Amino acid sequence: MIEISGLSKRFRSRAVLQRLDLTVRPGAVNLLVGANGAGKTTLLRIIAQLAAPDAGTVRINGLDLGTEPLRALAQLSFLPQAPRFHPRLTTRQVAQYYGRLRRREPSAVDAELARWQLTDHLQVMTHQLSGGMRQRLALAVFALAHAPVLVLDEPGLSLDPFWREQLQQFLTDAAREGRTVLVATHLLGEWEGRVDACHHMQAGRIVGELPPARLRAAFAEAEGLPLPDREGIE
Ligand SMILES: Nc1ncnc2c1ncn2[C@@H]1O[C@H](COP(=O)(O)OP(=O)(O)OP(=O)(O)O)[C@@H](O)[C@H]1O
Repeated sequence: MIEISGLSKRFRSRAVLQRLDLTVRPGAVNLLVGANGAGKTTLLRIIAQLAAPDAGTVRINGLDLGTEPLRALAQLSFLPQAPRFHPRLTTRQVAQYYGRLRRREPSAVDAELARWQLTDHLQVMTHQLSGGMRQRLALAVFALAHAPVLVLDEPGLSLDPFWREQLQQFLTDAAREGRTVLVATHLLGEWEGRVDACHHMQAGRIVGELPPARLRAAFAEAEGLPLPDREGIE
């Protein structure tokens, strides 16, 4: 569970988060949606303690990020919008490094690399991987943690349709295991009918939930946009 209360963040004169409240429940796939600049990435970076709030609290599985950061962060795995790895390390070296950091057995690292079909690319340096393969390596590292709380920022953008489907299945399975899953995304079409809750963010606040069965139309209505009228328009 993630419990956020009164979260505020300014960048100079710009109020990016404005006394934001949000509860993300376990056992469910939760989307975080909002227009460009609504503050989604800022919120997720604060949850992962990559940015500090000006006010407010974040609790991860009951642990206050402000007062018990190490214990709170041990509950969390975070996938940033643009994961980066050392360019001259190979796929295997990166995975092994994070495996050791997370105290995982080498066999668990190999299993994760196999799950994301990276076994044929183990000796490839990360700067030579395609964008989608690099994202699959990021997902392998992300999944290695076996964390109870999963937070992902636009995880599907560079993945092809097959891997987007695999990612959805992975996150759905994680939720069914009782984990907490929060995904920021613009890809509303492919999540329609496949999420449990969708939190709508506008100008630094959560303004409501959108009905999972009609995400695109409800988002367009709430944002005052033209209704989507073609298959594939996100
Ligand atoms: N480090 C920073 N310094 C100054 N302003 C920032 C910084 N990071 C974000 N912002 C501003 O905060 C606002 C929210 O940005 P954020 O990236 O959180 O939005 P977002 O909802 O994730 O947008 P997008 O959908 O485009 O990814 C934007 O106006 C952005 O310019």
